[in-house]
Amino acid sequence: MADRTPPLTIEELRRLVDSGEIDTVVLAFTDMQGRLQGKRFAARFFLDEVLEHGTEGCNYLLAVDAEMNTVEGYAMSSWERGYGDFAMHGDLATLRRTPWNPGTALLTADLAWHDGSPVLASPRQILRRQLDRLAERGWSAYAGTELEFMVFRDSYESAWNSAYRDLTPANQYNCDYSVLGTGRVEPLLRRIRNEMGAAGMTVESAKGECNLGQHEIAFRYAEALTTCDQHTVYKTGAKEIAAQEGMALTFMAKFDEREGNSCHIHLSLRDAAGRPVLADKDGPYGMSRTMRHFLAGQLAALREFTLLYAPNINSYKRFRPGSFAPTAVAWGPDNRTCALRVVGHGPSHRFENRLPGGDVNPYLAVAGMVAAGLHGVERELELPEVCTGNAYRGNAQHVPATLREAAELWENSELARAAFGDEVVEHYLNMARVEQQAYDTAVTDWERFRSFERM
Ligand SMILES: NC(=O)CC[C@H](N)C(=O)O
Repeated sequence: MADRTPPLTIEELRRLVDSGEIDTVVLAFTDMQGRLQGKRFAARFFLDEVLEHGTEGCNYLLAVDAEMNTVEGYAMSSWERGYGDFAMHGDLATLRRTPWNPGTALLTADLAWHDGSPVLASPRQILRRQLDRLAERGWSAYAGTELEFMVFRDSYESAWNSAYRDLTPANQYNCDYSVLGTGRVEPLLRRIRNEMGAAGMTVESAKGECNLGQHEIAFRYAEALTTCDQHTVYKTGAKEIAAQEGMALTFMAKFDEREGNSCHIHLSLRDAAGRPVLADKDGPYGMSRTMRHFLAGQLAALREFTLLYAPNINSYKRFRPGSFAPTAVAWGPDNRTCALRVVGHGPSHRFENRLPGGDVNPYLAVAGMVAAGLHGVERELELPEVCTGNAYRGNAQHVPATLREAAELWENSELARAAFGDEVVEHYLNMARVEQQAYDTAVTDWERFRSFERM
């Protein structure tokens, strides 16, 4: 794999622990919902015991719903199986300081069963498997994830207590590219940028977005696994920093009826010599033959893999005409109305998947994009017609409109079963069913306002 130099080496950690500068080490993995789950260790104990042997966690962490309820339907984790443990083993290439938690370092973990075999349903493992398939061709994937978020001048607790009503957005107007708009939130944004930099990420910029108090911080692309690791640390850290500043920020895909929070994912490939695989200056729109097949694979698999890009009920509310979120299964050069946008010049030539929202699990989404691309390459799929106009109008296929539709497409996808295996397909199908059931049984404000007096 490409550059796996950790932001913090184990020797540096030992030194910082000896000098008392670091006293705590977090060991955490990413769960199905994309959240960091793990433990905080006394740094000395971590170095003496956990570094070599790992630690255990209840295997229900890959089988609970968003609220941590135990639910039915998971083969690998249940009351019947006794809800035992799996092991977390830190990947030393991910060791970093997290300055928003003073005296703390963080290590991202892979999951293994007691016999040492990998936990197949673990998102990081799912991505690893697809990256291994690329490596068989001598290719590695580079990815960038572009998370948008909305900031409020309320604490998380007061926002929760007021049922998320009457919150004060950090900007009370559309602040897209507004230097004043970002300036008004700069004490928070600057802390996030600088502290993510100190945690080993390469920050590029911050800009305002269209919704009230909506912003985006851009990070430099990196090898795909590294990008996903950084993404999860960044999301956690940004929320922690906001909380420390007495504010709240959300990555939820659609907070209100205005623009949602996207997480566009950019992907490119390099060969073993580090040369770009997708670019060809003489090809159509600068695309190599491989890129044409890879992109055709994205389109062919897009509807079946939408569950990986849009995992929640709320994710689907973004897909509205004229919202800058896609509705059409279409591709186009620098076309923001399409689900797939071809961007970049020369060696930076790549494509952007515009489906994912801020609630996406990046490991699953990038795994889906790699699997879809390989499908296109293996079958030498040809690209459908380019879309250079308004993809919100026209007769392209629609992206799934609901979680229910996406789950059905996923369940019946031979492609998903071939690429990820039945165990993974069933596991994430169950996750979708659990979420759908929870939603189907909930009675919402919207219904009360429509029905209470008038029906
Ligand atoms: N920068 C943009 O293109 C806006 C994206 C839009 N916020 C979305 O949810 O997709």
